[in-house]
Amino acid sequence: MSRPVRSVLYIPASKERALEKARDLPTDAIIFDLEDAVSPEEKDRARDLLAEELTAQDFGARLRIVRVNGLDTPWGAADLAVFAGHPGVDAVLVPKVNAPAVLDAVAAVVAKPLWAMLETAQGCLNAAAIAAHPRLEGMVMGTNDLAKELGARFRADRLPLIAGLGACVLAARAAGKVVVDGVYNAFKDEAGLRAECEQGRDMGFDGKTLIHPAQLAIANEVFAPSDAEVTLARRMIEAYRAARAQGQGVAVLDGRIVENMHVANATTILAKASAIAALAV
Ligand SMILES: CC(C)(COP(=O)(O)OP(=O)(O)OC[C@H]1O[C@@H](n2cnc3c(N)ncnc32)[C@H](O)[C@@H]1OP(=O)(O)O)[C@@H](O)C(=O)NCCC(=O)NCCSC(=O)C[C@H](O)C(=O)O
Ligand SMILES: [Mg+2]
Repeated sequence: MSRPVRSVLYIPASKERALEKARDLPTDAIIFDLEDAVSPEEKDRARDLLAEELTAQDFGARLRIVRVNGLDTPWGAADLAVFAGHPGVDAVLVPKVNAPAVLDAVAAVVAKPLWAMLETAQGCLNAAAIAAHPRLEGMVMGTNDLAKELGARFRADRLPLIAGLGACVLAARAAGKVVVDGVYNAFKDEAGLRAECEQGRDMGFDGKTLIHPAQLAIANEVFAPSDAEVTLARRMIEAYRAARAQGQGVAVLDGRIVENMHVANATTILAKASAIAALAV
């Protein structure tokens, strides 16, 4: 199991105070943003500030991802020149990836693992080819840009976005890549955030991107296996073992069948719980 990414916090690279706070926040990963959270006037200063912070600060076990500007913008090439080999960066996140060719262009100058923003109609339609890119490790949904491009309305059930979200989860799973859900904009609305995290978790996402520290606790809780799920996973594995010892291929637990794929799922749940517990030590 790859490292947990229950919570993935965006931090605008132009905000000193937010960058400073990040070292102590309980987030599994950080996206240091040079793209949409930074105004054109601030782009150059933000790039320099981030390069310094990533050199000077220790972000502990948190995965350090830098979201660069696209290569089709005035800032993309300079961003890549600074962060392509920066020792404080674990991965480079490429915005608005429409096709694998966008990743090819970045891969030509960056030796680090790549992540891709899926946030256009074309990107969602090409999700399988993008997910299969050999240098790609993770995918991030950009639900604000996607809604804008679709002309879709924001709804609590996200019905207009479900086709795109589902296509990207399918693509990520088919290619064995990490996939993280989009942000919830109303950062003071805890009930709304929880509902959207639960929906994303139930669809198969590994975690949620966040915009404010107040959103961390809910994402960390929702995307972690609950105590009840861990207990059930152990019991399923045990029941299946006992059935197999008696020559049976199927166990019955609490009135439900347990077969080999349920055991594989239970094993994944236990591995995820262990990986999360290891972060806490
Ligand atoms: C949304 C915000 C502008 C709110 O900022 P602010 O008014 O400063 O909030 P608070 O006063 O409540 O902040 C309290 C303290 O927390 C720190 N803080 C705030 N946000 C962050 C953060 N993201 N990371 C770390 N620390 C943060 C403040 O500095 C305060 O600290 P203290 O002084 O000690 O009290 C702001 O939260 C913000 O800018 N959020 C990030 C916005 C962003 O990154 N947007 C771009 C990504 S979303 C996107 O583009 C997704 C995708 O591409 C798509 O298309 O959907
Ligand atoms: Mg976007």
